Amino acid sequence: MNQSKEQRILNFVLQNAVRGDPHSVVDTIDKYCSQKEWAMNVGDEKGKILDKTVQEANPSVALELGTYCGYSAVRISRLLKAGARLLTVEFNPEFAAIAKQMIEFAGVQDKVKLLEGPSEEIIPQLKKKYEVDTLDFVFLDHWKERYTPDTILLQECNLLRKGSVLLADNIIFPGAPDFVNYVRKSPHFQCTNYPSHLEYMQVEDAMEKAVFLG
Ligand SMILES: Cc1cc(-c2n[nH]c(CCNC(=O)c3cc(-c4ccc(F)cc4)cc(O)c3O)n2)ccn1
Ligand SMILES: [Mg+2]
Repeated sequence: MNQSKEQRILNFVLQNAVRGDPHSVVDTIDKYCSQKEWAMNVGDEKGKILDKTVQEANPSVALELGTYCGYSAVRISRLLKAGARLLTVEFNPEFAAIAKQMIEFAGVQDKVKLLEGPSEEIIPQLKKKYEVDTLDFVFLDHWKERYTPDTILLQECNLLRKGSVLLADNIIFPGAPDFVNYVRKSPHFQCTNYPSHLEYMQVEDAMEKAVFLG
């Protein structure tokens, strides 16, 4: 039965990247997806904004919603200090299986925990089941209509602390207008907009940073 696009991306990495080298895995995925088949990785242009935001936050515990093939999980985890960890949530079992192999090939499996299931089920389990106190950094890159309800759910579950950094992908394309309105109108968030482009395309996109004020 013919391969999925995600399987083709993984195979290209297994054959062309350097095992145990997260930078080469990230660069190889970008090479494939810019030259052969478009895919919804955050990409290198928005990836550089992600890198800077992660470095500024220097998180001990980070959460990613929307793993896909593991591109941003590898990108984030390569920047984490010793002992820090990333929890990443993927809803689609096929994507999760690809991401697991991608994370292991990159050699970051000790920093990354891949959780399978919908964000609204996983978020309420983070404290008790995954021993999270509060989250220092959250990358929202999952279903765009879940950005707002999951931001509210994170607050309801007491998973945010003064200074927790949320970074949201795709707020222009595919778009998350309700999320942008919610965080910009809320007295509990200090927001910054980062104009960019849709991964591997000349279509306008942007990222929004929202720092929780408590
Ligand atoms: C409910 C829940 C959901 C998840 C979950 N896991 N994985 C995802 C993937 C979500 N990502 C996207 O849909 C996405 C789409 C585009 C795009 C698409 C088509 C175009 F034409 C142009 C751009 C571009 C992007 O950058 C994206 O990120 N969600 C995980 C947990 N719980
Ligand atoms: Mg995205």
